[in-house]
Amino acid sequence: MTKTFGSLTAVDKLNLTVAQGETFALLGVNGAGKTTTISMLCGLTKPTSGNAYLLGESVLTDAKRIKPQINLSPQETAVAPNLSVTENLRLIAGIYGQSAQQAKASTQQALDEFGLNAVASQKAHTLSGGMQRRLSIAMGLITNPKILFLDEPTVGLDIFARRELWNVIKGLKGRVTILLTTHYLEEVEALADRIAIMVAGRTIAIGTVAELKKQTGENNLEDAFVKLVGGNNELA
Ligand SMILES: Nc1ncnc2c1ncn2[C@@H]1O[C@H](COP(=O)(O)OP(=O)(O)OP(=O)(O)O)[C@@H](O)[C@H]1O
Repeated sequence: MTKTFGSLTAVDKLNLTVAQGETFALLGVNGAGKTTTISMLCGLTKPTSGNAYLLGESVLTDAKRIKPQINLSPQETAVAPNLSVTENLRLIAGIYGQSAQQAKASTQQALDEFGLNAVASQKAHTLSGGMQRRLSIAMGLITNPKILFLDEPTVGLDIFARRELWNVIKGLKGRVTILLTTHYLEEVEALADRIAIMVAGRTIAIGTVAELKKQTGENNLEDAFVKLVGGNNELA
């Protein structure tokens, strides 16, 4: 897929396959094209050219069939600040067509699974950043998606909140296919089965952490990343 905005190519001939149950990370600096990629895959914006298939359905022609099966925890969380934690969860369950009874049950399950019972009746804006992000991911999962998109899930969180969320995301491994975007190399190492490194819209490398280290002859991901991105300096 390619996406251009005027003369800017935000995503340039992206071509990748993500396996069912895989946690796949799009890694790149600001403006690399990660959010634009997610927006195209979620049907929020149309590719300028090309196509993508999610669960065998085209984002161009089958968006209606794809949407009930996917969910997104966006960069700016979709949490409604003046609704309580419970209300936020029920709202999303309702939007996805769950009956009142189903929504009540799935909300309770989400509160239990994500450790949100203690704050269930609190308005979302009174939660810490980490708890808001946790709620946002719970809202992404309450609809039982086959694919979950996480756009920079831990940005702005302290080390403890970040690690706690990593554990939540790790708990989903294999159960849900996850496509996440991040700037953080340690997040990739902690969570991702495979990575695509994006620079100025182009995918400059795809593989496991071990494969990228081997490809560059480096012992750690940071050095591998610097070598790969540095070798594409004319793009950045
Ligand atoms: N609606 C838009 N109109 C014009 N340009 C846009 C639009 N959306 C994104 N861009 C540009 O496309 C490029 C890729 O942006 P994108 O948000 O996808 O990058 P990103 O990798 O997600 O960055 P970040 O890490 O900062 O979120 C940037 O140069 C951005 O300014």
